[in-house]
Amino acid sequence: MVRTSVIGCGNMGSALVTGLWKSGNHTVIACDLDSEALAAVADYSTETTEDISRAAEADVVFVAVKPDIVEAVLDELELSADQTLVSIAAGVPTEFVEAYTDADVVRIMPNLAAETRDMAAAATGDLSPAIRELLDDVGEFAEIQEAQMDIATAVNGSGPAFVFYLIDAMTQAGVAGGLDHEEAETLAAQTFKGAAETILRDDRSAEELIDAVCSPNGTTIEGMEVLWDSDADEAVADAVAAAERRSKELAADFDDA
Ligand SMILES: NC(=O)C1=CN([C@@H]2O[C@H](COP(=O)(O)OP(=O)(O)OC[C@H]3O[C@@H](n4cnc5c(N)ncnc54)[C@H](OP(=O)(O)O)[C@@H]3O)[C@@H](O)[C@H]2O)C=CC1
Ligand SMILES: O=C(O)[C@@H]1CCC=N1
Repeated sequence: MVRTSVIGCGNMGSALVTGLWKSGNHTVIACDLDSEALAAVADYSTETTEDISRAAEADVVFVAVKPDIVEAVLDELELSADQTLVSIAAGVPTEFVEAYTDADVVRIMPNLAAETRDMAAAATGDLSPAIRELLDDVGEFAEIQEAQMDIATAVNGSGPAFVFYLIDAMTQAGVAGGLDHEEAETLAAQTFKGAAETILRDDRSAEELIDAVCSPNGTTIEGMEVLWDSDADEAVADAVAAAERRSKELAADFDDA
């Protein structure tokens, strides 16, 4: 068992606590100042605490507070060279974190699907075998350069929100066509899940897979022609670019720090 802790058990921290716990390979100390946040993860943690020094006893310590709180947490956190600090905050450079700790520092951009162990994470830094195994325990990860963190933040960190939006758009269209909301949401969400599994496991490109769904003279080609004639791809690209831009703005706050 790897002794892990998560400082900050809000939306992202609680997803990490839950996923790590469900993997069965970790003990998890959940740390937050908010007792309601701790109560919400009590069933998925070995211990809940408001005391950061308890969280500092783990081998792998996640700092999962908002970017503007990271410095205050680092000030309090005392770790040694045989520990690993995993920073998940958007825009916070590895170098900034390293200046505050003796621990090895790994920066990752996780996403909310850690909760179901389907996380897509981008990771940068010197990843030990233990950290690689930990990331595998809660999903898939890609190793990237620190300079690529802003675009990864937009694609896989913010990405679930963009996908929820698209699933909801498909659901609303189904409801408008006469399905009830629950049926439509199940069909839309499972379709995203199945399509995602297919593109991950299949050697064919997105274009080839679209072609596989489009039966000659069938239904799909009619819908695809609407999408190809629309600016839907540009809207997605603009959303990613806006999130990337914000990540760079957050990072700029640490330039002189
Ligand atoms: N949400 C997401 O999908 C993703 C978030 N991230 C990153 O994760 C981090 C957290 O984001 P998110 O989960 O959305 O934010 P939340 O506000 O939901 O969670 C942060 C939690 O940290 C708690 N907290 C604040 N100060 C302390 C402290 N000193 N010690 C312990 N806990 C504290 C907060 O309590 P209180 O509310 O009482 O202040 C809150 O429960 C951010 O840096 C973000 O960039 C990365 C990828 C995805
Ligand atoms: O919106 C945010 O700032 C965080 C980082 C990526 C996802 N959520």
